[in-house]
Amino acid sequence: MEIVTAQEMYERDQVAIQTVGVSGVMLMENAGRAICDDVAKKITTDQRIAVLIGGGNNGGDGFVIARTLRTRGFQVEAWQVVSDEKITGDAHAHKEMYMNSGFYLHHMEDLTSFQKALQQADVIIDAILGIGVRGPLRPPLDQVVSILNDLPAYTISVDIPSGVPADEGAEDFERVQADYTCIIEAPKMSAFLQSTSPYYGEWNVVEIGLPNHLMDQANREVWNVQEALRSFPVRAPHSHKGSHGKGVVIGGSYHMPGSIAMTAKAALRSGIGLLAIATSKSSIPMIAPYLQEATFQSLQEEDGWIRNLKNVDWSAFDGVAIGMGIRRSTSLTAQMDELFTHANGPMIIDADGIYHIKEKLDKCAGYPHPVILTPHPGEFAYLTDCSIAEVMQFPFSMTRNFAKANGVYVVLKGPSTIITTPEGQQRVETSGNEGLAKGGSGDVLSGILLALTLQSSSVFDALANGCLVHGKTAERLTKTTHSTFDLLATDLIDGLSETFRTFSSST
Ligand SMILES: NC(=O)C1=CN([C@@H]2O[C@H](COP(=O)(O)OP(=O)(O)OC[C@H]3O[C@@H](n4cnc5c(N)ncnc54)[C@H](O)[C@@H]3O)[C@@H](O)[C@H]2O)[C@@H](O)CC1
Ligand SMILES: [K+]
Repeated sequence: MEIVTAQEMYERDQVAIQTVGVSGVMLMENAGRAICDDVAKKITTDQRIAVLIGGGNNGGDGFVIARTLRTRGFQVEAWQVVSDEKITGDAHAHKEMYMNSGFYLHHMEDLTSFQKALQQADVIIDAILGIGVRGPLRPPLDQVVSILNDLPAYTISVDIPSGVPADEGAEDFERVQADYTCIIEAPKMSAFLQSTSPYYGEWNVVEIGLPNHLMDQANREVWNVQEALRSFPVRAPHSHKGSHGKGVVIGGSYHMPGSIAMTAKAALRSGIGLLAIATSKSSIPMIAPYLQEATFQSLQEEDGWIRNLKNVDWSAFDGVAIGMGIRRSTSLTAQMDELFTHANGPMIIDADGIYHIKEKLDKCAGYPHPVILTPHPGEFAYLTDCSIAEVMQFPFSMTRNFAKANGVYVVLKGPSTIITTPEGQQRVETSGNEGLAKGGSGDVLSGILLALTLQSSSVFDALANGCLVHGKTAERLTKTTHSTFDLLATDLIDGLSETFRTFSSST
């Protein structure tokens, strides 16, 4: 499922109208009817429904919805919240059809009586503003939205909660808080941004007949279970341990032995053929009892921290994950050259490894295998010399620009994880929950990503699937044996078994 900007959505409308010859009025009819089919699952004929209609094409959808729901036997009041001269074009044509059907149209005259009338509504359908919103809401729509948000009714937004911009970069905005949003054709970027996604409530996408095959792709899509199942690695019956990757995880210290242990265990639970742990000498006795399947490479240390990468036997591995539980010492930054000179396969760089790679970004594009960075927004802000607020505002464009400029894959972690290829293709993976907001979750993810990268023919698929396995495991565990409070990263590793059973039995 593609994710679009407002501009990309308008381009799709224009191809439907100009190339295919579907009229704007017909598209609006399609949109309104598709929304009614979807919304009918949420409403009943004994509920009082109010449709709030604004001045653009979103309001036009509102006229179609009010007419269609009335003809299907629902109790609907239509409220026009802007003056008559604001209803123009296709929206005006649908207003006429509504009126010609003999249905009554309420006009918002004053806010007090409007508010009083809406107190009776069980469901509000918000067709005030769509993707055409520009800047903060102007009066009286700001007051209309404020009244709407205080009403007890269940709120369904058409296409987008009114006032929320479609694109990234939103700062100050007033908006409808929807319980449910019925999105037209393709989710907009704002459905995945931390500052705007909460206003959508639950959401679903309806199709209105746009000719997507005639369009340039946005190269931004939502990743889901069906696509994961289609692209999940298959283990051949006659394969051997070498067929599933020989990985090394580099990190850990006397002070933080657990992080590398969790990465290693997660990689083992995710099907890697052979795994070595290269860590500080003093941490090996602490973690070895938990990892009988792994081998160890002892690294020189300084005060319990890894000092250099000299003892890594690079020739034995075809994939590396580095950075968990190391520290930000300048001597280790210099050691990153070892990695680029000797490693023989994909490298995943996480945690403090991201600090070290900042000085070495110029080496990434020339490295003959994929380089994968897995920052959270704070680490990405550090990499790009921006603020975390900027990263949260522009995550799609910032990660795309960075990945293309440096020839790397970026996995920007968050409630909506954005995975970007060096060519700028993007996938968004939204599984998981607040139970993952704990130390150790990222270490587990790195292990899963390493294992799947070494078993998959496509790195992009491996990264998207790894994020999905991680998030779906958390979702299942917090619905069954755990809560979002007590879920630990180690529980996640144990829970991988059930997730992999589900995925491998379906492929
Ligand atoms: N052919 C099309 O373009 C289709 C559009 N559709 C619907 O049309 C919507 C987009 O239509 P529009 O481009 O008309 O945009 P909107 O429906 O979002 O309305 C834009 C209008 O709102 C007003 N406005 C903008 N910012 C404002 C602010 N801050 N405060 C107060 N008023 C403000 C402007 O006067 C502008 O005319 C989509 O979200 C979707 O619901 C669907 O009907 C499908 C077909
Ligand atoms: K809306």
